[in-house]
Amino acid sequence: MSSNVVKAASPLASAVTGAMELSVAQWLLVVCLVAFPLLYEWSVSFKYFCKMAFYNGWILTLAILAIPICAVRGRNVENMKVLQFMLLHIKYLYGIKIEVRGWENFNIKEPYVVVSNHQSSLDLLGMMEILPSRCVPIAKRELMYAGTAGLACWLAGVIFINRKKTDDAISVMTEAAETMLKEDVRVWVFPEGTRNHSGSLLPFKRGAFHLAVKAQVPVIPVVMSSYKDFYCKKERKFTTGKCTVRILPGVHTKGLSSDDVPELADRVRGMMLEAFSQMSSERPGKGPGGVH
Ligand SMILES: CCCCC/C=C\C/C=C\CCCCCCCC(=O)SCCNC(=O)CCNC(=O)[C@H](O)C(C)(C)COP(=O)(O)OP(=O)(O)OC[C@H]1O[C@@H](n2cnc3c(N)ncnc32)[C@H](O)[C@@H]1OP(=O)(O)O
Ligand SMILES: CCCCCCCC/C=C\CCCCCCCC(=O)OC[C@@H](O)COP(=O)(O)O
Repeated sequence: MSSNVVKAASPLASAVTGAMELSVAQWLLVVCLVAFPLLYEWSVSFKYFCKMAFYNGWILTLAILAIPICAVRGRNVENMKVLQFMLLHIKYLYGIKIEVRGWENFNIKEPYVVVSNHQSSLDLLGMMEILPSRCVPIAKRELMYAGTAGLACWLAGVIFINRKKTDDAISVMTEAAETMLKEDVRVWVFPEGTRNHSGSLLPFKRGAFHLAVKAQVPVIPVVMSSYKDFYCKKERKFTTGKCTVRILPGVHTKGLSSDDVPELADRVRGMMLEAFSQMSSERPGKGPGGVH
């Protein structure tokens, strides 16, 4: 009988002996491999953190591939196509379905200024889904120093502004108005000027509208529906979900002067707020709550 017990216990004994032989590093690896999936499934915050870390990390990694390709042309708006192509798959990785409405409103040959709401860095996905050709975003200068992503943005002609120096920002945008016409370039601006998680639209800064009036080109509003069903920074929520992107009819600026900018900005914001409200009420079982 005792030999039977020894026989039965021996695999267990050898497992225990084997485990005792693991180094500290191996133990840490085992704990991580077990703890990571458990934490990922159990903790909403941990899942949120991992998904955001991967989002940023993946973009920084893709940028390493994009840089040499873009560098062949040098700093050139055509490089934006390379970034767009390389970023388009991310929505599939995250299970985010993007529906686009109003494509026909982009059927304008000449340059224009796109203005859109800014909820999060995830806006990049909606932006890449519809980015017109020869269109460059205006971004805060800090993004230029975001490692490989900053360099990729620079090579693609992203226009960087220093938000802390209004005069500098205005002169960069004035130069952009000339470039738009001379080089047939479209510009994408987030007129809220910062990310806004409130489920509404912040008051608009006027730079985009001065830009459009200076260049005498149309403003095309784009509205991305609220991410609240699948993404919320405050609640650390990040699941799969659906986002609708609406391209609204262009607003013409021919004959307008800088005196008309406040009214133009208010009118465009009104159109976008109405579309945002409508899209919120279309969400199953949801009203336009939170829209002011
Ligand atoms: C494959 C690998 C890929 C790797 C790379 C990854 C991604 C790459 C792809 C794309 C990346 C792009 C993503 C970019 C997203 C970045 C988004 C942002 O950074 S948002 C923040 C920056 N943007 C903005 O701020 C734009 C909106 N802001 C404005 O328009 C502002 O007005 C301003 C020009 C910045 C100035 O702001 P400030 O607060 O300093 O002043 P005010 O707004 O109060 O204006 C003061 C005064 O000036 C008048 N004004 C403003 N602009 C002009 C102008 N152009 N000309 C003349 N006058 C101007 C304004 O009207 C005010 O006067 P008044 O009060 O009398 O009206
Ligand atoms: C070696 C340096 C490493 C730096 C690491 C930086 C990490 C950033 C990593 C990846 C960049 C992802 C690019 C996402 C582009 C989206 C940009 C964005 O949405 O910026 C926010 C800006 O509009 C408004 O900023 P604020 O809301 O005012 O704040």
